[in-house]
Amino acid sequence: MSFAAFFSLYTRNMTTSFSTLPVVDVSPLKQPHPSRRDVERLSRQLYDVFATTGFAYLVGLPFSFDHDEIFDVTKEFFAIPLADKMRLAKHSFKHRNENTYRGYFPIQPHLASDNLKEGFEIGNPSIDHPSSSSDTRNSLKINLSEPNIWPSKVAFTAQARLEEMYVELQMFASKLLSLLAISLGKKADFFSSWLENSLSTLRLLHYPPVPRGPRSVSEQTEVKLSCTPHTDSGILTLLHQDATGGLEVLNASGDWIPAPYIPGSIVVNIGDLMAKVSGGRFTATMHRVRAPPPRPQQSGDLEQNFGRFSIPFFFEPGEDCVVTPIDGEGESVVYGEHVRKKMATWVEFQEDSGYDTGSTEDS
Ligand SMILES: O=C(O)CCC(=O)C(=O)O
Ligand SMILES: [Fe+2]
Repeated sequence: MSFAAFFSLYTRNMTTSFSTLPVVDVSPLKQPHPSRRDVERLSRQLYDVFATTGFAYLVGLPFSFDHDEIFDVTKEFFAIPLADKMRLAKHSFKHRNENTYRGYFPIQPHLASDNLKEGFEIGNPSIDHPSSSSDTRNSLKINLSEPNIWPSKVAFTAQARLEEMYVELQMFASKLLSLLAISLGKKADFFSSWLENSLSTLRLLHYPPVPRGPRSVSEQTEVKLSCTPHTDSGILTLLHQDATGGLEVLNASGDWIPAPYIPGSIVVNIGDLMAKVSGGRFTATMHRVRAPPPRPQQSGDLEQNFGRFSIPFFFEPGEDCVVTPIDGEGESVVYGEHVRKKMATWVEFQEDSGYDTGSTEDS
């Protein structure tokens, strides 16, 4: 399909041509029992942003950790030598490893030069992993409900803290989901059953700087990406990003709107599933990430340029959860099936990536 045809399909449900992303102050959610007035106001505000931009900045966050702490943890992980990170690699990158869904994925320059990123993914640290259905899951190759895999406590000292961050992000996302239920005219707990054995993923991401060689005229105007345009699959995504910049969000006019870091904020966006459940009231907005520039942007900046770090938290239902649009119109989907279909398009889940034969293979 041409980009024009694809774009016209994509924008059909999109209502506005925004030029900046709205900012929503969620500080009332720091209270265990926010006032009714605050709940109503926040649910209206969230409805408005998710029905228009599909993306917003959230400030006034209720977490026990701040921006610096979550990025320190992330940088500690990526500083682990590649050979040790490869011991945590998913099966498709290291065939002798059993983990298929959780763990590390390396940069894959041989697969796609516009998706240059390495990542480490964890799921619910205290999930009750069902062993009875593992046969079925093994036959489907990717085990969505597998346990987490970790570096040694010597190589990575922040496992417990990262697990706490996961739990806090899940709790916060659950509060947002209650507000969305209210905004759709439902009771606050309308979607609660989705969260049984939730597959939510906390993903640490590192995009290295991309070298730009001598460039032809067309290359100078070409946009270099490190994450290709996509929508997220789940309910919603909470994104911590550093100050490198590069995230861009597509508006209804076809313009890519930059979404740089605002101090103290995270970014929230609606995923495919929530857009579908809302009967198209909410929009899952296309986004992409520009490749980090090869040199520090400010002259005289002697700090080493590591590229971009970001930490999306993908808030997702359980694998077996049957999700039905609230209007009763449109088909129900089993979340695990929805995610497996979508996975076929993710570079980090391409089978036989060729990595297992590379020089990074440990012995
Ligand atoms: O790194 C970012 O800012 C965005 C990452 C993203 O969109 C994703 O992993 O789905
Ligand atoms: Fe995304």
